[in-house]
Amino acid sequence: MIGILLVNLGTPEAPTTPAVRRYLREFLSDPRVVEIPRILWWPILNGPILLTRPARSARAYRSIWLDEGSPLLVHSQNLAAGLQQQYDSRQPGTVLVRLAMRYGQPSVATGLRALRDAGCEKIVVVPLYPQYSATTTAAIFDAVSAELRNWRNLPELVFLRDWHQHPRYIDALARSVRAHWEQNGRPDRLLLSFHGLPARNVALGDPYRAECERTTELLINALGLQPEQWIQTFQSRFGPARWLEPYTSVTLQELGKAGVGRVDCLCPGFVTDCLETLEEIAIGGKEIFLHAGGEQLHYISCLNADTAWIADFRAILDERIPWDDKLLRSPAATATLPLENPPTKEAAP
Ligand SMILES: C=CC1=C(C)c2cc3[nH]c(cc4nc(cc5[nH]c(cc1n2)c(C)c5CCC(=O)O)C(CCC(=O)O)=C4C)c(C)c3C=C
Ligand SMILES: [Fe+2]
Ligand SMILES: [Fe+2]
Repeated sequence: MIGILLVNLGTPEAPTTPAVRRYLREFLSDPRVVEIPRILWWPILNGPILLTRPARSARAYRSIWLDEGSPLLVHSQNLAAGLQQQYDSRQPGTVLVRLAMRYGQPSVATGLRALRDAGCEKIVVVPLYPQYSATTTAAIFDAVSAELRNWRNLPELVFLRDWHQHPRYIDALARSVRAHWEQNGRPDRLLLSFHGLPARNVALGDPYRAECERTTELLINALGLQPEQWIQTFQSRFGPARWLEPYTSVTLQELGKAGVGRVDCLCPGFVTDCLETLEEIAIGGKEIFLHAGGEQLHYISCLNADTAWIADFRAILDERIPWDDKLLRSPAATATLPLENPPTKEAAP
């Protein structure tokens, strides 16, 4: 059996100050995320940041929290369940899908052990980030290797590094934009907002910005947009350092001031909606744009657990999964696979 471990960032267990503090402490203690030397960073993190930010972020989480929990977790769970369902209907008993979070629960270690205990000899780890960054993708790799250090019998392992230019991903994004435009008409500008990074990370070799730009280029071509019809920006700046520019918030302000009436926002660096898309863009970004003089901001949702997108996602994974004859030994699978040469009378028992 093949195990697929989908891994997303992680999210607080509740929209409360203590739960957000626990989450931020784990997340922001990872040297992959904040590269400042520990001796300098520790007092800043445990002083001003963890004293003030949790209450503010908890308020933001409360504005988007769903009955079932944090949007990031709920959408990721639905995506995992939808993917499992598609594999089950095609090849029952051959693929087991589990969800894990890099920070918080369910942990990467728990997910890997669940796949091993269910008998998976191959494990495909799939970070839910279309574009690679050391701060996100590599941080998941670290968690996988930390867990596997404790295993004697390693599985065959595939690590899906990125899928930022996969035609099925680009097509899924383009379809979601077109569907929005069919319902609501077209905007004056399409704004593509990606999560930001410190500019220094990119200067030191993180390929994230180049991968975002490639996603943008392919999507813009698929939609057939002219240069004056779109703009790419980076959001979620954290701390005083320079991050990738242009900043989403500054751009929305400028567009509003310049008399642009309607902006549609899409976040092609996020697979599932979360605090950064729902609160920062759909609520906060809209406020900024309208205050600056804009008329309408439409937020176009992430792909989340859309059925057609899950079929695309499965096709992306299928290309990377080392399918082989071992798979076919699963009795449930052989029962449903079409036979290339139907048994002749002689061969039949
Ligand atoms: C401090 C540095 C940060 C870096 C570097 C960073 C990179 C990065 N993050 C995502 C995706 C997500 N980030 C989310 C929340 C979030 N991000 C940071 C900081 C950095 N991110 C913080 C402090 C937070 C927490 C919320 C807050 O207090 O503002 C989320 C949403 C989580 C949720 O629960 O909904 C996602 C998703 C990417 C893709 C990325 C680099 C490419
Ligand atoms: Fe982030
Ligand atoms: Fe944010």
